[in-house]
Amino acid sequence: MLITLEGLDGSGKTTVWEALHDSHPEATFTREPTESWYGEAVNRAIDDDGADPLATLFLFTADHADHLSRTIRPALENDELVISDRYSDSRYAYQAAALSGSDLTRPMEYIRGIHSAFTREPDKTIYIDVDPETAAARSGSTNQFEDAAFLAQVESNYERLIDAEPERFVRVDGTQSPEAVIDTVEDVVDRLRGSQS
Ligand SMILES: Nc1ncnc2c1ncn2[C@@H]1O[C@H](COP(=O)(O)OP(=O)(O)OP(=O)(O)O)[C@@H](O)[C@H]1O
Ligand SMILES: Cc1cn([C@H]2C[C@H](O)[C@@H](COP(=O)(O)O)O2)c(=O)[nH]c1=O
Repeated sequence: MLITLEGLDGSGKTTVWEALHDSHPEATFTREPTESWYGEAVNRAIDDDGADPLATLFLFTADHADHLSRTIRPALENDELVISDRYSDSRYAYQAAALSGSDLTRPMEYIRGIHSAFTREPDKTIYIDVDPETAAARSGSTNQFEDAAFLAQVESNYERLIDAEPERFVRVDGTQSPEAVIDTVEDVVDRLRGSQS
């Protein structure tokens, strides 16, 4: 089973993902951007305010392809629980926002189209919900994406994704205390595991 954690920068995904290591030591934990050289290239683009947004999309997508073939598919074939901190929805939400003023008329549909031929959809996606102002303040605005106005566009893209596939997403209130968010997510993961056996 593939469970992904999604949300704005600073929503608390990594805090939850780290806590899940203790409650679910049997799982395979992974993330995007990855730690491969593709992920290193992605991180260079994130840190370059002048990076071309279409080039950045393709770097993220290359990292995703490698992530799928090297980590995600082998673990799923081995019947493991896989928990990923960010995955394809991050591209649909962030790069669609980054490309909103470009020549692409429907950036989200374009990005989904690129992925559809090769990706593997998550079984469930836990969306940690915080408002863009909280997200920007918590993340410290250290890169081009961590800006409240940009994150407002990303948030509305996530809402489109949730509206399109409400059965795949579980929304968790990320403005609760870290302990409450972790407890809520652990309950969700336990329920999903229980419903599988
Ligand atoms: N529920 C919470 N309430 C208040 N602060 C939180 C909460 N969860 C996490 N934080 C704090 O917010 C900051 C960002 O948390 P975290 O790194 O987990 O977010 P993230 O969603 O993984 O961010 P990014 O996508 O930018 O990596 C950290 O300083 C963390 O301690
Ligand atoms: C996977 C992915 C990530 N991003 C953005 C979101 C963040 O600002 C950075 C790095 O992610 P992290 O969780 O803070 O480590 O990259 C993106 O724009 N598109 C993506 O596909």
